[in-house]
Amino acid sequence: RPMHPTSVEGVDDMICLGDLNEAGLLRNLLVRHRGGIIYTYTGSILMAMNPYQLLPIYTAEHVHLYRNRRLGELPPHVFAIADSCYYNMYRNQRDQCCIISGESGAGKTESTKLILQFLAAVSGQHSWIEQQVLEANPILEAFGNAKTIRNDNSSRFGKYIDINFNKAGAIEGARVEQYLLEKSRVCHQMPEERNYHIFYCILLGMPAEQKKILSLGSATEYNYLTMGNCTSCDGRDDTADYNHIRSAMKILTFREKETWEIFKLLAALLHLGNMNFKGESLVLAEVIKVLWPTLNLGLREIDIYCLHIGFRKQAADSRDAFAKAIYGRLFVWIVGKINSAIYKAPSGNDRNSHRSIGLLDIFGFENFDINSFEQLCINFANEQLQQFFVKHIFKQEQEEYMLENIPWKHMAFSDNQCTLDLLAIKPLNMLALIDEESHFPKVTALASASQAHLYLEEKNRN
Ligand SMILES: Nc1ncnc2c1ncn2[C@@H]1O[C@H](COP(=O)(O)OP(=O)(O)OP(=O)(O)O)[C@@H](O)[C@H]1O
Repeated sequence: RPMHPTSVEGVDDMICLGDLNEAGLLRNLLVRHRGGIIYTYTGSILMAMNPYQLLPIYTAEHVHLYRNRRLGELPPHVFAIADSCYYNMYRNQRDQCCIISGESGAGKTESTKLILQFLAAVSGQHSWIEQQVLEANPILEAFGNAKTIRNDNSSRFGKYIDINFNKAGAIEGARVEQYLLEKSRVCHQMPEERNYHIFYCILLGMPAEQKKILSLGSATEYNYLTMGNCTSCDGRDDTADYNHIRSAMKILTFREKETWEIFKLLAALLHLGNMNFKGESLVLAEVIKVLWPTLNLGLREIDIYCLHIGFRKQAADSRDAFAKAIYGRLFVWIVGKINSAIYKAPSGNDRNSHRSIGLLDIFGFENFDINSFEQLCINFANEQLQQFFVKHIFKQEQEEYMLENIPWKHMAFSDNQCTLDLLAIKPLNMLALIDEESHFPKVTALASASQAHLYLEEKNRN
């Protein structure tokens, strides 16, 4: 069938495409991407294709250009979406939310940062709080991002940033919520992947005398940093990042003592990962020898004794579980600390004078050769977002057409509701089964899997 004329050159808004099918949509994106145009609309949805290069389209002039324009008036751009959010929030006094979704490496975090940058620029105060909100990012990325095979700076947690504005439209504060940090990365990485950036940054950036106090060497010396056989990352400067993180932490009011305690904990984790277990007694002895006095961790003997469990394999497992728990709590603490600097709760009677724009940036779909429980959770969160999209774009829209008796050819779309039901919605679902199994002592992944398998068989029989 001949190509529709709109598909030859491509269109700014896919709604205008004559070939409104998958091939037509993909061709439109391809034609534009080849021409260096990375943004395309589908109505009020912006599709962004990762250019993997710095394009000169995020300058102060661009911010100015997209200010106070209607969506569609200018070529598609992430700033246009940000402006539309800001306009609706400010003029219509309605809270807004921007959902950023896509596969890992698609460019979600970069887009979130660009929206933040635009909002900070148009709210126009150049205030301390604006700077604090922007500087929260390098800290979150240091502790929550890592190099993966898909993305050198992959967010390994989900985040929701709620930015609060006062009546005059100026940023007044923000609050970060974090979801499901991938803790397993602290102890294990896949080939060509790294642990969280912060470990490599302290090993390269920290002054020698401080490293000496913490008995730290170079990244290649630590089991927890070498599982993926990759300690450096092209295009990342861990030393420069260390300095940036340190200054960001100062801006976010981390006290020197707090920062030092954090680094001490990170050092403790690295030492912990290097412990080898030959017999039972070594576990306790080594922990005390390496961690307790050297790092002055403030652990009591009883806390340390908890590590002393069973034989070699069990001891290694409990060591890893301990390391993951420490890192997980540290991350939550850091997010809390950031919020204590940037969040100012609106007072009761003042509630109506505050508006907010929320930015949701969660980890993208992942599909590896071997997928862990964390991938299941990540993909479940993405399926949930997809359902939100399906509901708003197809279901609710079609219902409205029918309610108003508007002639409408029913559109077929793939609804992922049954996947969600199976995973977590139905009373007896996969996640509930895994949860139940994990209450039993010494449960294995295999036992959970076979339980889930039985459930599926039962379901198929019925
Ligand atoms: N608009 C852009 N301009 C230039 N480079 C970009 C842009 N968007 C993304 N990139 C590049 O792609 C990389 C990956 O993008 P990003 O980290 O935003 O992906 P992501 O979707 O958040 O991935 P993940 O789900 O793994 O966190 C960035 O580090 C950057 O190098």
